[in-house]
Amino acid sequence: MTAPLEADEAEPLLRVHDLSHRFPSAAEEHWAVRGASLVLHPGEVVAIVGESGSGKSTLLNCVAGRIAPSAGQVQYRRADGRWVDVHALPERERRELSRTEWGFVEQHAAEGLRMNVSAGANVGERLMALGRRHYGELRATACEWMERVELDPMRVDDSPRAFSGGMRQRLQIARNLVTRPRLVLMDEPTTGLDVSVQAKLLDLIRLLVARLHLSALVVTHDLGVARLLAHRTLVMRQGRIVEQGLTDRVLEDPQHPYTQLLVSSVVAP
Ligand SMILES: Nc1ncnc2c1ncn2[C@@H]1O[C@H](COP(=O)(O)OP(=O)(O)OP(=O)(O)O)[C@@H](O)[C@H]1O
Repeated sequence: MTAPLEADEAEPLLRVHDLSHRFPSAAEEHWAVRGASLVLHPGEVVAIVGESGSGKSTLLNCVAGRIAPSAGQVQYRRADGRWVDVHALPERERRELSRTEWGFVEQHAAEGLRMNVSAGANVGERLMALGRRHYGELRATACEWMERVELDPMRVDDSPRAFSGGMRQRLQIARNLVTRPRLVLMDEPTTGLDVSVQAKLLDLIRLLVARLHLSALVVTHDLGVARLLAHRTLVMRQGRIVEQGLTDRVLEDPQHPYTQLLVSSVVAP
């Protein structure tokens, strides 16, 4: 029997309600996201899967407050327990949330890092935004986080330009997690890396997410990533969520014909 949930665990951290988005340049009938609803609980990892163009990144960017949806709501429960409507927040407050309680891991690490400052400064910067000023402490924390993501802390003064793709992604993860966010949004965090680098990075993400009890939404076109990281999986097709459930159930016993096709195209010889 599973232990009863604490009150805080039972209440979701994030609620997306009937969200739709059509880009202004798109044809009238072309919705990037249509009627998407989801909830995310504390400590839960949810994958959003689907083929290219199915609306995964648009949905994630709407959740992150980066794209104002054409319709629908994104509600987030702040650390102080207050529910906020992400798109009704003043820009300043939304930016503060994304620097403190949220993290966003970009597919291309160069977009999530500052490439012209050192690795250590990339990690320390988010702490400075929270008011930490002591240089020695910032540097020590940056080194500690580099170690946690299995980067050599001796390279704290190196530019991320001197890092490989996998190392940059680890640094981006350290930069995001150093402020102990409650919610982490990831857009294809391992895509484009060598298979062996991907596998190690996925292990690291899985370990950190569990250890820090993070809630995460992970966009991926790779069902293997969903299988490894996510408790639940949502399947998107042409902007709509066509199926959602526990990851094992969705992948082992897909109900929607599109999910069946996705799963069979992965397992087919
Ligand atoms: N900035 C934009 N302007 C106009 N249309 C866009 C824009 N960004 C995405 N779209 C369109 O919205 C739809 C959903 O795209 P989105 O990038 O969300 O899909 P995705 O599932 O994340 O795909 P991929 O895995 O290729 O990134 C697609 O038809 C895409 O062409």
